[in-house]
Amino acid sequence: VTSGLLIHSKPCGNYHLSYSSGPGHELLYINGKLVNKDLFCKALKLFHANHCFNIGDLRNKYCRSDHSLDELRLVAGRKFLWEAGREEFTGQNFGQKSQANKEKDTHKSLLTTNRLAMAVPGVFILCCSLLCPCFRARRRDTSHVVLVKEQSSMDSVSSLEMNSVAEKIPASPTRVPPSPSRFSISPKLNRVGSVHLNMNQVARATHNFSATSKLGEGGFGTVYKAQLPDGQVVAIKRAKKEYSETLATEFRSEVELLAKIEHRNLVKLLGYVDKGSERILITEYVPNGTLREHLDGQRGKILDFNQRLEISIDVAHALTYLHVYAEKPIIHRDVKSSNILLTESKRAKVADFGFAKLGELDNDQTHIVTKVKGTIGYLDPEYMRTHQLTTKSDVFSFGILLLEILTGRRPVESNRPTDERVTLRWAFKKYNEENVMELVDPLMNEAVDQEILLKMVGLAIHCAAPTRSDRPDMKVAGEQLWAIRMEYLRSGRRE
Ligand SMILES: Nc1ncnc2c1ncn2[C@@H]1O[C@H](COP(=O)(O)OP(=O)(O)OP(=O)(O)O)[C@@H](O)[C@H]1O
Repeated sequence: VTSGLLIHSKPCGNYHLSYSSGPGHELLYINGKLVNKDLFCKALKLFHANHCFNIGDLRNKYCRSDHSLDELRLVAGRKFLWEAGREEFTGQNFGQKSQANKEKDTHKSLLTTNRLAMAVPGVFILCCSLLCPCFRARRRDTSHVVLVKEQSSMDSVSSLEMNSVAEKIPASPTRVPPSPSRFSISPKLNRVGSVHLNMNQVARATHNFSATSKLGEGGFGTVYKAQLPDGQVVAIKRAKKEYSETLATEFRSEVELLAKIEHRNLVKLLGYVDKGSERILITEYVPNGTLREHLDGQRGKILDFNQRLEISIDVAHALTYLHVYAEKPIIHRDVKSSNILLTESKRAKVADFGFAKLGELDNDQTHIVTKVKGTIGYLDPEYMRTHQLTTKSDVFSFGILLLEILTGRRPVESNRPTDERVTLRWAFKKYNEENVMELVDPLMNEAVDQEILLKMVGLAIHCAAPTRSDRPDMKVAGEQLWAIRMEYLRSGRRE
């Protein structure tokens, strides 16, 4: 709130609606441009058609009647809305289309006569945004108070592209999967994010998928490091050649999910190529290797306890976001140390949504029945037994990951004595004996208070409870970790 102005922002794909209200006035923006109520209402309908977020209240406020929307949907379906929107405001107000388009009649519907009157609060807003970086820092959060948007990123994708993404991303995870042809609309490139490359450009950027560009290999395929012509460094993930329906499904699943996700602890999808037998994902490059490599001592200085707590909290935040704050609940399904990438400052980003599945849990539905997927050692036993997947399966894997972070050991270590082979079982025994000091990674040459260790191991065991109803929510686990870290910092036991 600034001088009575309350500014809200709602992102949907690369479009942004903002509105501010204060005593005696209301300002409506689409991608930073002032618009009238009609256009704003149309944009709301498009957002609604795209299942961007719950805009019921906004529609009630800014659209004359919801009947019009329902009628439109009944008569012509979602496509009509897209087309109406494209014609009416996208090419005009977003300033992305040809001059001819810009001169269409709808252009007149901008509040040109009101511009001057609105310019004053507009300048005020801009000034506030420049003076208060804290407001800008929160811009990406959905439904948060915000003053500006980054015009360039908003403008980089045309309405047509957004339309095609919307067509490709089915609205509900419970619907029948679309036929493969619907996912191959663009022969060269599907423009999900901000990086748009065709196959030749991808080949050039990876030096023809050379071994020197290779970062690693996983179940999905090979990952390469690449530098784009503009200097941006990205990771390029190329699906295994033998393209199968299973791989295709996994690819689409990953694209569908990643495209919608924006969180600092989740690896960002920047673009993808889906051509012939090639399936390629272009993601943010995370420069400091995997958590597993760090725990193995392959990445220089060993992680200290504080860094381990920070990483655990980062992962908890990422999973909480997927479970609670993403457009629909998302279950990662493959939480493990080799899927946690670290930044230069050793903060964590959760990667690899290849196994992930959208989980739409409505009031009557408490779980999704699915084939068991994941990695042995991290797999929720109740999910394995019943094939019922819930967010608590990720909580189980997170519990195992916490033990891994604390002990440095893998979930299963077959070369150890029998009673130490399964890390969870070994930790449980030590915890019951109040012998938790013995659990601490010997590489982490640091004395940590027993009470703090007891709490951390206790939380890990709680998360990895055999029955899902006994496990905490990811959000609660994150809050507990946060409290443990506070206690650790207060205890002054850092060396
Ligand atoms: N965005 C990225 N930035 C930097 N390195 C990455 C990135 N994504 C993957 N890597 C590297 O590539 C390797 C392979 O990643 P990938 O996700 O394909 O497989 P994985 O997670 O090891 O295995 P799995 O398929 O079982 O999940 C990783 O271990 C990591 O070293």
